[in-house]
Amino acid sequence: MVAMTDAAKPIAQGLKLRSLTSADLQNLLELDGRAFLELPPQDVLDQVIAPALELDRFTGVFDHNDIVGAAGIFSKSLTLPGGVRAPVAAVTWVSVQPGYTGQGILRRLMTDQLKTLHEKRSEPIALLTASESGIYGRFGYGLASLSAGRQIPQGLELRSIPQQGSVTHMKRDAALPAIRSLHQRIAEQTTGFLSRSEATWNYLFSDHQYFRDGQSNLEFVLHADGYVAFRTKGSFDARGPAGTLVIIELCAATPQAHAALWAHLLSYSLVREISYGRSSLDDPIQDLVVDPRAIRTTTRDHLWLRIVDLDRAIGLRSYSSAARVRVRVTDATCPWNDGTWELTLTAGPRSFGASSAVRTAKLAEIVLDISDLGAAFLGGARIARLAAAGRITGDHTAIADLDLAMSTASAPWCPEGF
Ligand SMILES: CC(=O)SCCNC(=O)CCNC(=O)[C@H](O)C(C)(C)COP(=O)(O)OP(=O)(O)OC[C@H]1O[C@@H](n2cnc3c(N)ncnc32)[C@H](O)[C@@H]1OP(=O)(O)O
Repeated sequence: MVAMTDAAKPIAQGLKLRSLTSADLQNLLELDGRAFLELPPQDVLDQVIAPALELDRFTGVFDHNDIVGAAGIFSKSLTLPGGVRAPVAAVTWVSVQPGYTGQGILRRLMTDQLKTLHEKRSEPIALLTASESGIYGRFGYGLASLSAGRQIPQGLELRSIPQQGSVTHMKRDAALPAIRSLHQRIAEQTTGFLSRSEATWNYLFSDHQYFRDGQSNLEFVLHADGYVAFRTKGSFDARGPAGTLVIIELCAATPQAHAALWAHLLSYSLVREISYGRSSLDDPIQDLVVDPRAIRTTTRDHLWLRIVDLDRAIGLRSYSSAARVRVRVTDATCPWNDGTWELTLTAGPRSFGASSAVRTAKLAEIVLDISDLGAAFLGGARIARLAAAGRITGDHTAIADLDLAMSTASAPWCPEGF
């Protein structure tokens, strides 16, 4: 039971931080339920949610024995430009007890988490999906990828793609192993994809009633080179059939698989609209339809990326062109990154590990914040665009060199939240 506090009282100094253990699990679940305004049923917590948590990577903030704040990490790997998969700390379950907000608990959790990653030389990159997009920039996270929500009217005409191949409906238990191996294959070629533990797969594709939101069971349709998971909901109104088909995830390794899966989805009768909440910004559906204006697209922030250790992170990805630039990096949360660095960026498929960030006493050509490098790290934000916004300043040629080196051929995409 958490005591209510006097809202005016500065409590943050008296609070203690410590790692969580399995004994804290139920209190953590309840804290999170209060902070996110929704506590799932106990069987969902026990069977679907709790198994995915790595409790030993959670830190709690305690007022005496009561947990009043927490933040955790999932140990994942992330596909970086060039196709290498690097370990990342996927930050999650950040919550502060109502009544304790506005007193610096989140700041303490974020600072402690980054310092621990640095001191233990664990993942050099942290990543999160945010409940609100205004929170994490101040801690050095940069907006690294967007997701595109699409509303697609049923029956939209597709351009013809020869030899699409066939698709098959499968039940969940039979579909999941095939989907997992397809996901693995697509992850190797898509910047922004995250590894998934067994428990994460169970959570993302749980068919518990709680996740259905009045819709059907999960449907799985597979192609040799792709899959789609979706739910449907039938309804009628004065205009006639008004059913919806909600795509949970659609991944395709080839244009044929992509077209075949879409052709299948667009063939459902009684559906008025297909809704796809978290598609890639570069999903070729917009080029596959004859009438692209019929698709309504809204974008929103998705991955926020934090470079924990600049010198350990810079060599993990490959670059589009070679560049050597001196950058003055500001980093208010992680002072070990703050200062002037010479970045030597190497291009080409076998260039992993060949790029470096080395401290220099020479004058910088470019001034930027660590969050700007985080935003550009997956190729999602262009250095030139951040400069046009006034976030990055300095020598125009150096900015153009860095812009080109960090750019990528396609937008990063992460199909899940966490
Ligand atoms: C990765 C994830 O898990 S995202 C999920 C985040 N959690 C939630 O949304 C659950 C509901 N909300 C909460 O639990 C809390 O309100 C939190 C975690 C968002 C904030 O916790 P608090 O302890 O109140 O934050 P704290 O007092 O440490 O504030 C730190 C800074 O963040 C800012 N901040 C806090 N909340 C917000 C917000 N919702 N939007 C924008 N800025 C915010 C503060 O103004 C402060 O800024 P400053 O230090 O630059 O002046």
